[in-house]
Amino acid sequence: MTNKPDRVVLIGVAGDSGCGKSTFLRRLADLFGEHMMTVICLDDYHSLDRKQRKEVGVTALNPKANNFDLMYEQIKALKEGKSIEKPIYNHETGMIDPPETVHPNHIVVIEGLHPMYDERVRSLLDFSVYLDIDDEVKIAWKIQRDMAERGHTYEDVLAAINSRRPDFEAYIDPQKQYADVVIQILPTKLIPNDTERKVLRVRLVQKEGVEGFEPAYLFDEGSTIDWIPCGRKLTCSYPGIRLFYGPDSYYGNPVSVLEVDGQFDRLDEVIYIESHLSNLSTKYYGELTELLLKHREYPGSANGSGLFQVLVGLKMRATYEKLTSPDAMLAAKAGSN
Ligand SMILES: Nc1ncnc2c1ncn2[C@@H]1O[C@H](COP(=O)(O)OP(=O)(O)OP(=O)(O)O)[C@@H](O)[C@H]1O
Ligand SMILES: O=C(CO)[C@H](O)[C@H](O)COP(=O)(O)O
Repeated sequence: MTNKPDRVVLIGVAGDSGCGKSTFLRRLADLFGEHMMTVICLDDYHSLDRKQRKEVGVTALNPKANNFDLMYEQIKALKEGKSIEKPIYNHETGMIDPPETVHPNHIVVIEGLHPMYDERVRSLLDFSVYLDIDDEVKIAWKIQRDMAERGHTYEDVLAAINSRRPDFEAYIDPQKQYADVVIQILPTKLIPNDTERKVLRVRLVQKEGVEGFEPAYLFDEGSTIDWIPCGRKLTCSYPGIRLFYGPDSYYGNPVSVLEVDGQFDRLDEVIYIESHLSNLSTKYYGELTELLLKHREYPGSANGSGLFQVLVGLKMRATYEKLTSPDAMLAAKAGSN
């Protein structure tokens, strides 16, 4: 059992299967410490098991296959500091197993397909991220993983992605409008007609005006900047690296966007880029690069996806520290009296 927190901070991590959620969560555990954080996989709220979904003809992405009432009640209870009896969806058998007890913790992360789908659950979130992987990249990653590790054929993988697409577009993708930050992973623009999908263009879309969240910026807040950092301080082999920063609009909301296109040759040199970024929520100079270097073996460490996953983790830590500061706790107590 974890030590009882005075304030449970709730974080949402949304994305399709195979979009890098596990990698992101491992990075978060580094920042918070495993004992401080409890992760709830929202697949556990599937109300129809695999066989039933087949009979009814719905995918797991469809709200009809999920129990949002129970999800809301249980996440709310955890936020209020109460333990829950959470169901378990067993991915090996495709069945729903007997429930397990989950106690509240300092940080509760809800991750999966629908953390921001239900308005009631969404309103409980203190910070949220949506991992938005371009279709072409998603196919490349899934093919690489499912063929190498799960024995699927190329045709199986493609058929699985295609069969999920309508429900993905209807129920999963729209959630990105509600996220505080979106990490978009796109094909590179540095290699004309690239089909390998090894080099990626990664964009961090940061919502403006979110209380307690200060978007990170490059050089000069609010400006538009195009930067090629390759040269004396950053080793770049073909096709190089390009950074972009600027304001934009996303689902009608003002956002600021940071973008990294290309691959880092030497991870230790990311410190050069870090030193030109501001509002990183680091505790000391070089912390972002240090965190990246700590797990250079994680997928995406050598490109913008690793960099932005670490940066979003730092923003989540800043949110946690703000919400649990003595002042915030006093204000919350006064508000509830
Ligand atoms: N940033 C990245 N760069 C390159 N490949 C990546 C990246 N993130 C994830 N991948 C690839 O995608 C695969 C799935 O990643 P991960 O297990 O983190 O996703 P997930 O969303 O947790 O998946 P699932 O829900 O299916 O368990 C990895 O094995 C890796 O091949
Ligand atoms: O999108 C998914 C989230 O992980 C899974 O496909 C969903 O949970 C159903 O699982 P399974 O395919 O094991 O029955």
